[in-house]
Amino acid sequence: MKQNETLLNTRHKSDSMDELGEDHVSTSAETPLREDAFEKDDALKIELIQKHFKEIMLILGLDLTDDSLKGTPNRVAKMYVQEIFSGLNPANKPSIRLFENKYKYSEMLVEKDITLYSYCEHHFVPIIGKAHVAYISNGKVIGLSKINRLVEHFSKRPQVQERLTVQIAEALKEALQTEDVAIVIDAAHLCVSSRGVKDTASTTITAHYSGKFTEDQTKNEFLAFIQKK
Ligand SMILES: Nc1nc2c(ncn2[C@@H]2O[C@H](COP(=O)(O)OP(=O)(O)OP(=O)(O)O)[C@@H](O)[C@H]2O)c(=O)[nH]1
Ligand SMILES: [Zn+2]
Repeated sequence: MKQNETLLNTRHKSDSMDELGEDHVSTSAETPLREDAFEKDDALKIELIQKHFKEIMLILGLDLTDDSLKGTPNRVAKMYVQEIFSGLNPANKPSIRLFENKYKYSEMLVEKDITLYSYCEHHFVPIIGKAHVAYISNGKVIGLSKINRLVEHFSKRPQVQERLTVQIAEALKEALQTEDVAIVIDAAHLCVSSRGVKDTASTTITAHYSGKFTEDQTKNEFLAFIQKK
């Protein structure tokens, strides 16, 4: 299914909305970002997060003079900004070089079992799984690792799996200049397994098929490939 135009619009939240205490229902596949999301540089973000995380630890009653704990606010701040949420910043999106499909390869290419680490935006705990991605060349090809890198980039955000799936698919379509893209993500949510309902067995599967992958034969071939061990 082709994404509705409105899904692709960016929605930014401003301070005035904060003041009004308004709730906004997202109608976009974009990550909801504030207008000032990138006004602070990474160093300032780390400094501020460190300060606030220290407060959280103190409120929890932890003794921050302890050797093992005293570096934690800085470690968490650096991890958020430079590692696990670095995909919030579009400047960190991998650059993707297109090559001519000089091999005249016309079947689907499947990159399967891509390791995926993301973070649930409701609880900020990990989502761990695999992404399986396929495309059919429209005359251009990309380096295989760029598919893994795109998965990694969009995973490094607070996410819901549905949005992550669509964001990867849309980025791949844009990079490859084709609608013929498919993606399946199968992931375990630690917010489901380690807390709350504590179901350690269930996983969540999401999918996005577009272009030729909406046709049964092509879709089924992709699904058969990703089931092969
Ligand atoms: N649709 C969707 N829901 C998710 C995802 N990750 C986590 N959730 C769910 O988001 C919901 C958050 O809802 P709440 O009921 O406000 O949170 P909660 O009280 O902590 O819920 P419990 O997890 O049931 O204890 C939970 O049901 C989570 O399982 C995701 O990727 N997609
Ligand atoms: Zn969660």
